[in-house]
Amino acid sequence: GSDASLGDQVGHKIIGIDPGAGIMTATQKAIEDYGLSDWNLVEGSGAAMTATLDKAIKKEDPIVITGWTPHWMFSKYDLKYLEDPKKSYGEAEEIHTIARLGLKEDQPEAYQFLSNFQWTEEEMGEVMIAIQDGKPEAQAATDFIAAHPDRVAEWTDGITPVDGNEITLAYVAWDSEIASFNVVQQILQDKLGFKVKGLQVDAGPMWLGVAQGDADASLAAWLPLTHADYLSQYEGKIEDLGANMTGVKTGLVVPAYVDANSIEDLVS
Ligand SMILES: C[SH](C)CC(=O)O
Repeated sequence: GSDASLGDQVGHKIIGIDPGAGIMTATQKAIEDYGLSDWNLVEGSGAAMTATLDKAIKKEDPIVITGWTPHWMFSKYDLKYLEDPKKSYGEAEEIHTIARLGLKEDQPEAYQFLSNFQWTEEEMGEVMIAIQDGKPEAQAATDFIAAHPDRVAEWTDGITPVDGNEITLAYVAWDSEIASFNVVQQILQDKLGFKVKGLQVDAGPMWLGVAQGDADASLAAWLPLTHADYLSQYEGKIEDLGANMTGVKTGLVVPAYVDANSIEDLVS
């Protein structure tokens, strides 16, 4: 590559996503922790970030993005996380399901299923990649359910179906949470008799919606670090039903052809 620093090559820009996402707070902290004062974090969305990434990779241009696992981009492109020796992005993260207070009493069947639901990166990947390859979201979820009857039976074991009870699930338009929302919506509808409404909002309104009861639950709570600020803001106003996925992570990500291996390499 050229002898210009990576910072010069990318205009000292980190391509981020929606401003309310916890990864954006963590990246601001990384900028401080590593003394990247001449770098700027660009706000946008998950979709805009992957479109910018695709353009850069097609031209084999350098680029630095905020990235997370699970995400389909790791199977589509040859990417790597920059090492984070100062742990600005924390250790192993989990995606949790949170519920409004009172859900257990009002909708015990939904509460039980949402407490049971936990799946793997590979399973989520099947749905995410099908959607990325153009399959409609609901169809990708229905196909997943048809392909995994044993898992669906496990998650719904012992739960008596209801007759049209309404449930609202809040989620943020991150590819990972689009997948989990659609699978949970389809199971609640097709197997347990619920009518499920989706509330697609930013991270802040998602937490607020569950805390205020406008939404019954959400599968998009990244903890313990990524959404730590939201959890402390709404402590006692929501119920954490535990992890729906473990072993996830967030960080700075570059194409494998970029000559950097650690966030420390961004200091020009
Ligand atoms: C982008 S990760 C899916 C979650 C978050 O950063 O809030």
